[in-house]
Parts: sequence; C-alpha cells; structure tokens
Amino acid sequence: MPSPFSSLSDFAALLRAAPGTDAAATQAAQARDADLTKPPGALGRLEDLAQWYCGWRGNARARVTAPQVIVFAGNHGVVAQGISAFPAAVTAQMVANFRAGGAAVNQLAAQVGARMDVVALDLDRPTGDISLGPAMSEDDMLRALNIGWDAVDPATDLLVVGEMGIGNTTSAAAIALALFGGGAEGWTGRGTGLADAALAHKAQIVARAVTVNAASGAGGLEVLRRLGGRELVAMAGAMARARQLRVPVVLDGFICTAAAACLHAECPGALDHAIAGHVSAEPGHPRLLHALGKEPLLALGLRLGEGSGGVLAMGIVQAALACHSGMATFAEAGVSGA
Ligand SMILES: O=C(O)c1ccc[n+]([C@@H]2O[C@H](COP(=O)([O-])O)[C@@H](O)[C@H]2O)c1
Ligand SMILES: Cc1cc2nc[nH]c2cc1C
Repeated sequence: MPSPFSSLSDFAALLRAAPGTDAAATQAAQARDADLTKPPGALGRLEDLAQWYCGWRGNARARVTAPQVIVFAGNHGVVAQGISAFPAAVTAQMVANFRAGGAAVNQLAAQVGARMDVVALDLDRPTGDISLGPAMSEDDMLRALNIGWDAVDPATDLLVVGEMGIGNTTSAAAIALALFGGGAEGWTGRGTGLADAALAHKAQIVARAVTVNAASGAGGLEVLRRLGGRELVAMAGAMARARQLRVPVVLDGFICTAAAACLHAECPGALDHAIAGHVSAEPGHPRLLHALGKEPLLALGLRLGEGSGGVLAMGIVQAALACHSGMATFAEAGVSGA
C-alpha cells in the first residue's frame, strides 16, 4: 500500500483528521457496566478502562483477542558524549536477543498472549549527535515514521510500542525539556545506571542539545526530528497508525512516553487512544505523564523499556474487558439489586 503521507505536514494533517471514539458504544458500555453483578464502581479503574476500550473499538462488549507489541531499535550519535553506562553495540546485541526470545519482553508478551515484532532501524548508521545538531533529516524521519506506521498489524486490537536504543534516555530527556521546559536536571536520570559524576554531565548534554537545536517552542514533530532517535520516530508512527485504526495503545516507559508527547504537542488529543501502562523509575517519567494528564496503571520500579511495563499493563486491560464482557447482569444471575 502506498504511504498515506509524504511530508511531515501530511503526517500532521493525518493526526488532526484522526478518528475519535464511538459515543454510542461508550454509552452502551456504561449502561452494561451499571447492570453487572457488582456494587456500582466496585471494579474501580477496571470499569473506566473497559468503557474507554469499548468506545475506541466501537463495541459495547469488546474483548482483547489480538494484542501486539512492537519493539523498535535505533542507535544514537550522542552516545559518543559518554551519556550511557553501556556501549552502543548492546542495541544490536539485544535485537538478536529479542529475536531469539531471550529478553524480558519476550517472556511478558508470552504471558499475555501478545504477538511480538522486532524492528531494527539502521543500527549501523546512528543518528546525528544531538548535542551538536539535529538527529535526522526530514527524509530520514519520514522513512522511520513509515516503518512504524507499517509495522502495526491492522488486525491487532491493543498495541504496545517498546524500544531498545543505548543513549535514548538522553533523547527522551531533551524532548521533555524542549516540550515542557524546566531545568535539564529534572528530566535527566540514570538510564541504564549512570554513576553520579556522569549524571551531571548528561544533564549538561541534554541542555546543550535543546539549545543547539533551538528546540524549545518548536512543533512536536520538529522536536522529534531534531532530538529523537529513529526508534522514537517509528514509535510515533505506529501510535498514529493505531489511532487511525481505532486501536487503543498502552504506553510503556520514559522513552515511549517522550515519543508520544511529541504527537500530543503537535496535535492536542492525539493521545486520547493511549493510556499509561506504568510509571518507570526514570525520574522524568512521572513528570512527563503528569504533563500529559495520564495516570499510570502500574508502579513497579521498572526501568527497562522494551515495552515491558506496557505489556504487563496489557494484562490489566485484558482483565478489565474479561470482566466487563463476560460477567452476568443482575437479571441474568438472579441477584438482587440495591
Ligand atoms: O522505559 C524506561 O523508562 C527506561 C528507563 C531507563 C532505561 N531504559 C532502557 O535503557 C536504554 C537507554 O538507557 P541509556 O542509559 O542508554 O540512555 C534503552 O534501551 C531503554 O530501553 C528504559
Ligand atoms: C542489557 C540491556 C537490556 C535492555 N533492554 C532495554 N534496554 C536495555 C539496555 C541494556 C543495557
């Protein structure tokens, strides 16, 4: 199928024209919820989740039957500045591990019955060092957006986009700083486990990246092009495709949320089909979720990426829909109402 966008402004127009929820399905799901054999509200956030999901799927009695996780991988020129505890070679090595089934996300995807795809983006051609200039050209960004867009299975009904990219917490922190301001220190964390001395240096690199790229106040897609990585761009492309298909998205950690925040900055409402799966231990993540108005489902101290926290939260969404769509009503079960 030919790409539906051939410029960043085409892509932005697609975001603005994206579909919303089905109000009738939401209403019918609310009515069903009120009839189920439980005290009103007793399933807490599971009830909100189920109604939200039914609205996006246009089905008042929906279930999650075809979840998908896509792990995008990219390499980052800024690694040359000494901002990660691990060498860039680990990105490709972990891609091999994902493909062999040996990573954490492989085990978690199997737990929830999710299809898992691994997409490596030009690992032997890292992005430009963002502390010196833009990460990528518009052409490069369009390629990565298209790769993300095409990676979504049109038959999926719940999507997690995960990532692998040594150095990408520096990109994510720079994106957060450019979009939401404040000091670089507040958005900069240890990533894979940086020591104290290197952490202060990393915050300086984050601040420099935003200044050098004049990224504060630039549009969301421009911020993503100048400060992102190919895996972040592909995640944004996949999340936009999911929206077009009315497929709900579960966000993962700091990097995934930074990619998502660029869509939100470009087009407010672009993340209405997305929920926060978890809050990671990276200190910028709770701040970013707060800025996006997203309440995480889980808080387990994860700081792995790969889609791991998002996939765990998929299990909660599946459970919410199993209750909503499988429970008996008071009338069906012969249970007396209040
Ligand atoms: O998801 C998160 O919140 C998260 C927090 C810290 C690290 N990571 C993962 O660690 C890698 C980036 O860390 P770093 O230190 O190399 O920037 C990348 O592969 C991410 O998947 C992920
Ligand atoms: C080993 C390793 C696994 C990862 N998975 C996601 N990011 C990662 C970073 C490292 C270093």
